[in-house]
Order: sequence, then structure tokens, then C-alpha cells
Amino acid sequence: MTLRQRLQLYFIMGSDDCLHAPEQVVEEALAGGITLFQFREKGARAHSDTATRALALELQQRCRRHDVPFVVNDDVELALAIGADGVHVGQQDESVAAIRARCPRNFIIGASAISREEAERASREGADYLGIGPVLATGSKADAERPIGLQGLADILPFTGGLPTVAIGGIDASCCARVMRTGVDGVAVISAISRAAAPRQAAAGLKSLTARQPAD
Ligand SMILES: Cc1ncc(COP(=O)(O)OP(=O)(O)O)c(N)n1
Ligand SMILES: Cc1ncsc1CCOP(=O)(O)O
Ligand SMILES: [Mg+2]
Repeated sequence: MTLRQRLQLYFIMGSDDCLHAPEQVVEEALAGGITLFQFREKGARAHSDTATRALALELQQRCRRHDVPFVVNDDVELALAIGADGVHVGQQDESVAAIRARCPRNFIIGASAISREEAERASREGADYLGIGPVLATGSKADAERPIGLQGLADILPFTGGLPTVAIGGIDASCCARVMRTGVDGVAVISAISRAAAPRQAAAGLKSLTARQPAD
């Protein structure tokens, strides 16, 4: 599967995001068909460093069993130490160019963009994919910028240098099809799965809403 295909249903999660045990939520999300996972241990109830590493290893093993790549948010050292498949960084994090210079060749580097300029820079610096947003209002990121809306998302897409893209922020089953119609390769979600009463069914529902038809 290509990275573009891997972005179809990108689940992001840390212990603070979950209604149930993180291991259980990830297991259900994997069973529901997520195609990429990002470990994002942030927020008031985030684990200590030692517990974070232990949880990362546990979740990584589960992802491996389902052949789903495991990406670490922000923490390049942790990603390299545990042999993660990649890292996702934003504008406040280590630059894509600096990470590229010290990471294995096939290491996935994802970058956030909320504007045409940020998308162009990330592409120039060698990012492998872009996470664009927040598209809609989100309760999962305390320091989120103002949402750009579906039109804002569509306006950025011509300036991504052909990189694979995923939309993020406030996406759930009610808007997923509209988001996909902008032309992104997939959606990245936290709460639509992590806070669902039934994460497996939530993931499966999003998976079918993000599936490309042959004519698309
Ligand atoms: C796929 C994806 N896109 C965007 C983000 C946001 O990254 P960032 O702006 O660095 O914010 P934090 O997630 O670190 O709070 C993401 N994590 N994943
Ligand atoms: C990490 C991140 N970056 C932009 S919005 C966001 C949070 C997305 O979470 P949710 O899918 O619950 O809105
Ligand atoms: Mg970040």
C-alpha cells in the first residue's frame, strides 16, 4: 500500500483522548480498519516519560500485528528510539529539513499546514505528507488555530507540490464525505474514534465513507 493509500483513515490518539483503555481503543480501531496510526501523548492526563514509552511500545506492537504503520507525534527521539515508522511535526516542532537530515531513508515525516505558505515550505523541505487543518472546530487540541473550513482546505490543495494530504480537525461521519470531495487523500481523526461508544464501528463507518470509488 502506498503512503497516499495509507492516509485514507488516519487515527491519532493518546491516553487523554480515550473514554476506555488506550490499548483497547487502538485494538478496536485497528479491527475497524484504520490505515495509519499516530501516537500523540498530550494533555492533562498524559503519561510520564517512562509510561509514555511503555504505552508507545505496546500500541506499536498492536499496529504491527495489523500491518498498520506507527507514527509518533512531535517526539523525534522517541520515534527513533523505538523504531517507529515515522514522525509528525507541526510549525512549533523540529523542522522537517532537520529531521530528514538525521533519520533513516524510509522514515515517514508528516508535517502540518494551515496555509498555502506552510504547505509550500513543508513540501520544499522534504515532507512525505501534509496534515491540513484544523478544517473544522476541534475539542481535541487546546492550542488549535481558527478552523479554515472546507473552502480553506480546497484553496490550499493546489499548493502541496503533489504531496499526499490528509484533512484534520472536527471531522466525523457527518462531514467526512464532503471533506473527501475536496480532493484530499484521507482524513485524520481523534475524537470521532477515541471518544466513540463503539470505536470499532466508528472506524469501520469512517472507512467506508473515505473509500474512493473507481470513478473518483
Ligand atoms: C496528521 C496530523 N496533522 C496535523 C497535526 C497537528 O500537528 P501540530 O500542529 O504539531 O499539533 P500537535 O498535534 O503537536 O498538537 C497532527 N498531529 N497530525
Ligand atoms: C491534532 C490536531 N491538529 C489540528 S486539529 C487537531 C485535533 C483533531 O482532533 P479531532 O478529530 O477530535 O477534532
Ligand atoms: Mg506538534
